[in-house]
Amino acid sequence: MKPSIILYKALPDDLLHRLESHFTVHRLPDLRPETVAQHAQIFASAVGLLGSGDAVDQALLEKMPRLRAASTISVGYDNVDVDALNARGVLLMHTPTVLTETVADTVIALMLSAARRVVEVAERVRAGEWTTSIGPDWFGCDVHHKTLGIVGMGRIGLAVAQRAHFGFNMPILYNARSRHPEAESRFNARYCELDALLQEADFVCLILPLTKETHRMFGTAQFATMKKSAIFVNAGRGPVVDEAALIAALQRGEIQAAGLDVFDQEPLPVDSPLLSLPNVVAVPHIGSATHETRYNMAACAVDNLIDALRGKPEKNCVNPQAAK
Ligand SMILES: NC(=O)C1=CN([C@@H]2O[C@H](COP(=O)(O)OP(=O)(O)OC[C@H]3O[C@@H](n4cnc5c(N)ncnc54)[C@H](O)[C@@H]3O)[C@@H](O)[C@H]2O)C=CC1
Ligand SMILES: O=C(O)C(=O)CO
Repeated sequence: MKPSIILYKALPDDLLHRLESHFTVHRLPDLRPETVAQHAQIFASAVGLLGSGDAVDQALLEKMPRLRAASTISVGYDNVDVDALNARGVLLMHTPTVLTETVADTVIALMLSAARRVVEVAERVRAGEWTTSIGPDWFGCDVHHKTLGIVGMGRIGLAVAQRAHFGFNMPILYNARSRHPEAESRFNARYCELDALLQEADFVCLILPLTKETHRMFGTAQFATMKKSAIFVNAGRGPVVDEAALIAALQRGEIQAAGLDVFDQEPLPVDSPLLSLPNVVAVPHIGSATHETRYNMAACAVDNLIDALRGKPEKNCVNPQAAK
């Protein structure tokens, strides 16, 4: 009999068939406690999990005594209790690299949209306000040659730096847990302490994972340190930012504008004050959301699960030390 796994995200047919050639696949809508209670037997017997977003925590693991590998269709894994997985010898697989370039494109799109007020002026055109040649109340600010501060110089940060350096002639500052020699040699990026970066940068782009250390790393003090003309972009995770402090900084004109892909609460509640600010471009966590990249992420996650359950988690494993 094939080993049993739980799939809790829709997959393209060809990938589903690939998975079914290795496993008995139980397709469930999510990993909520109600779903687990309703399908207790399936959870009790599954050796693998494949999906994204839902919490994979201690409570779930207690219902899955046979679990050997969890494969998330994402690079971020802040929804997963990795310590709990380690304690049970469960491997965690993720999808770095395949989405890097697409997310970097999204960051550039947010920088351009916020700086050139693309969404705001397009809405004014739709509303019939373009009745004569435009004046300064339609103008934005330049992106090219402005100073970019990247907070989180990892795979995606590096791809943003490449675009900014070659495409827009932007001097680049960065902050990360460690120096990034490639960013420094290829894109002339300069490592800075966070406060120095915030004081100097015209654009501040966050591409950080959500961890205990980065949780609420950006609040009132950080926004107050930025230039009044600064444009803030967050494409990492919402809870890295104190959203109330961001809203206050935008309302008071302490920073100029924001381009946001991620939020404290997703989906973003429709009554969020962010949505009534004209200087905010808010998009629904589309960082990796192209047809090509979402397919590649799903394919990567399928292969990751097959590799992990074959005992070959050489690539894309967050916790290889958990292997028994
Ligand atoms: N908006 C979206 O759709 C997407 C968001 N993401 C987010 O972007 C994150 C980064 O992805 P990658 O670049 O692939 O990860 P990565 O692991 O290659 O890079 C992470 C960077 O953050 C830095 N970092 C971590 N903790 C830090 C701290 N306390 N202070 C300063 N720097 C710190 C690291 O030093 C590293 O430079 C993911 O973890 C995920 O949360 C990723 C993909 C899509
Ligand atoms: O991969 C991730 O971490 C995302 O946020 C979605 O692509």
